[in-house]
Amino acid sequence: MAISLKSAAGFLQLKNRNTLSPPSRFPSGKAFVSTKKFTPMAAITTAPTLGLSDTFSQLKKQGKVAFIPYITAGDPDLSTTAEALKVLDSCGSDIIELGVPYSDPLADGPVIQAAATRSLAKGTNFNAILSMLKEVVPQLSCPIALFTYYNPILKRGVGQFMSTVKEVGVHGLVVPDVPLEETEILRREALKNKIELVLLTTPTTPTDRMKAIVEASEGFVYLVSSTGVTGARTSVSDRVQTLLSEIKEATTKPVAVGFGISKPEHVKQVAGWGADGVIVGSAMVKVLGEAKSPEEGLKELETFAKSLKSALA
Ligand SMILES: O=P(O)(O)OC[C@@H](O)[C@@H](O)c1c[nH]c2ccccc12
Repeated sequence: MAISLKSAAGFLQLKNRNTLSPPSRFPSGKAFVSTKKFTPMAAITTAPTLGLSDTFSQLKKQGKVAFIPYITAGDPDLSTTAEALKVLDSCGSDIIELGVPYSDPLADGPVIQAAATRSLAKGTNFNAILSMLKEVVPQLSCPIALFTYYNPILKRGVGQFMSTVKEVGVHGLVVPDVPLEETEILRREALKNKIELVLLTTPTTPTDRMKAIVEASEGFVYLVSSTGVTGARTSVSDRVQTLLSEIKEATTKPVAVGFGISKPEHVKQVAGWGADGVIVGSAMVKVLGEAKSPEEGLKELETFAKSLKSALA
């Protein structure tokens, strides 16, 4: 069933819908204390992780492009998500997008929809994700951008949502279905909590609207590479090159490209077109969530992430 979703990005032609399942708990993991340099007199300190825009500024100084994987929290389970975040961090991810599973992921294709369904069926809920992040974020060197649909934010209350995610160390937020006209309250509360709210623009977003989106977007601008829903494509549309230059005429903010990117050659191509970051979701989710076992999935995730990261070397 195709429906069109009016979002900050304009219209995403969307199809398929998914159904709901109930929530549960996350068993707490072991505490973690990171030490920068161990000597009896040295204090135990952890260097603060940079936020999204600072991460891009650092990479720009080094002439590098950000590698940004996306995975769905709780798929195949939250303990594996905790390990996957550490694996992706150790493979050189510059930012990690962590998706909050939702029963109605309108902008997602079958792979991420299935991941959300598996995660929700395992009982993943928002509080369990927060508990996991509280323990794992201090162990990461790259920032987390939480990825959620608008409804879970509204349910919790915008201000409460923002302060809660800030508390566990989340740096950024991506909300694909918030209409530009409704981003004001989100932006205000995000700014108050020093959370960078990333907005999305698409190939069908009118130029004036694109300009308003890039103006309002914090952290980076998310350029959706193609119309439709998320999902690995055999190739990335070369329209992305034109879209990138149009956006870069309108802003000096970093632009990361997502949708369909699933191979090292795609990563290289999009980086070559001038993207400041490359986002890979469905292909990551498939490797992790559809493996024979969580251990197998983590091993394959590491191999896959390294192959994509090396395309940016
Ligand atoms: O899955 P892909 O085609 O690699 O695209 C990235 C995407 O998964 C991630 O950024 C994302 C997950 N769900 C979304 C919904 C809308 C926009 C973007 C997303």
